Amino acid sequence: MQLTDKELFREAALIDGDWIARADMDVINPATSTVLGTMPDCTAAETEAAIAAAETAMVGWKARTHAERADLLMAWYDLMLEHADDLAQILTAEQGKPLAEAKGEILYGASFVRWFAEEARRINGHIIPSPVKGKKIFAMKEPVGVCAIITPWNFPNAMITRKVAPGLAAGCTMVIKPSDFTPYSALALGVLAERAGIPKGVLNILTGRPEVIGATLTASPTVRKLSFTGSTRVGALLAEQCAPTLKKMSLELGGNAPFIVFDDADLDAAVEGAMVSKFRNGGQTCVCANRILVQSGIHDAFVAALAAKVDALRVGPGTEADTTIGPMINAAAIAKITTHIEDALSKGAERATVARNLTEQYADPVVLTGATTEMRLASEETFGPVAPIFKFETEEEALAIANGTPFGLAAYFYTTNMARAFRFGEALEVGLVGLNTGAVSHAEAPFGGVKSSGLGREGAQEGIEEYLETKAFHFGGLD
Ligand SMILES: NC(=O)C1=CN([C@@H]2O[C@H](COP(=O)(O)OP(=O)(O)OC[C@H]3O[C@@H](n4cnc5c(N)ncnc54)[C@H](O)[C@@H]3O)[C@@H](O)[C@H]2O)C=CC1
Ligand SMILES: O=C(O)[C@H](O)CS(=O)(=O)O
Repeated sequence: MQLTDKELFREAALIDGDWIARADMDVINPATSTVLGTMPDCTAAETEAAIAAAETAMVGWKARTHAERADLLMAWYDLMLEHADDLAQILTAEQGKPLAEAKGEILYGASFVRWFAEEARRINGHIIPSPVKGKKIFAMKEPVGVCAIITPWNFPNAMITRKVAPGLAAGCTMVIKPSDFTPYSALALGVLAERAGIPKGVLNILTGRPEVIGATLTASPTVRKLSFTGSTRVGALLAEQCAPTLKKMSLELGGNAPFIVFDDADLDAAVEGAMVSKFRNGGQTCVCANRILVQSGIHDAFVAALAAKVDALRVGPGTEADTTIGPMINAAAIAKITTHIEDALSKGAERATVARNLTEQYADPVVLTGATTEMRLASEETFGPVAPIFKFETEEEALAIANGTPFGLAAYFYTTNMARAFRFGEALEVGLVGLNTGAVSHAEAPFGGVKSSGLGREGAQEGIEEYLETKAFHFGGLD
């Protein structure tokens, strides 16, 4: 890394304004499989100290006016933009995505901070007409309290700001646990939060073994809210651990997005949308197209056009300017992707793209034809650059396949038939629908899933409600 501001690369946890540096655990650069840096393995006691710091800081932070919190969030936002290139380098070094994508994530992550700085000033309650004389009733919005934030490795900047920004805007304080694979983006945001003037203890960041930190956060009665993004497996485990203390929860979990192309689709738009939805972050996003369903009339033309685009992808280190597909996060991810491809080929699928000879850190972007619902990649999230094509005949058949999994995060479909657009879009059992677009992620729109893809929404006006409680204040004796 060639950072302009080397202070942004912190190998230390942040507790109550103190940076605690201990080289307990290594962090690996996924492009080289070499050690990028170290981080402390925070203990249960240190987790309790962070919770206590957040509880103490909550008193002053909650007492700030909404306008003061908005101004501090905007100061944080301005620093993110000022240091965007350094933040992008840190992100690519620890997560692997191409620098251009990393820069895009920094701007996407910052957009949540700006959005919720603006929303901070609109956290209004409302006055309710009393049904009885001599009473006034107020519905008041209050911060939920100390929040535990646990985030994944695939968007190590934006998944922090998408949770922390609404929480800070609402007047909450935070204990953040980033993924142990990608701690440095979160820690750099901690440095900038200090510089923005966000008081010590408001935002605490713990690194280390997730089970230890997670168990302490979920068991603590002081922690009133858990916001988690990651796998459905871990999300369900955390929800179980939170049950005894009945925390408010936001869970953004796994997906298995169908991408459906009807005969009447604009072919070029559908191919472009499939490239955006499938290969963003090397296919390592929860809203990536995991299954591509193509109606028989357009199937061959679509496969040929998509295969040509995939063959043109450039696989390599995210630091190289012409790279479009970076390394996968680790060997376990590569193993899962390989298993899915081999399983599909063993059950009749065929490669429509040219196989690349790659080193161990990289997955070969591939288009597979002849995919069926019998294959593992139909029911499991691949989380890699694999585009399986399922051919279908009727709209009813496509809908049954699309809705035929326990997940319900995102779905995409391409048609120029407007009656079908509403009929099919409303029948999809998901939280996010892309009609003639492969992109569904903007701070302005509610993000989240149904069924096993999670609970709650992030971004938009809905996102701040996740960090607020409503108090009904009955003011009597007025007659
Ligand atoms: N719905 C959404 O917005 C997103 C969903 N995901 C899903 O997450 C998976 C990939 O991301 P990963 O980071 O590998 O998921 P993961 O669930 O393994 O890890 C997510 C976070 O949970 C932590 N964690 C793991 N075990 C824990 C435990 N026992 N206690 C406390 N914390 C624990 C990890 O350290 C990390 O910070 C995929 O299934 C993907 O679909 C990922 C990103 C976004
Ligand atoms: O972690 C993810 O996959 C994100 O939620 C996807 S997005 O919001 O960046 O599209």
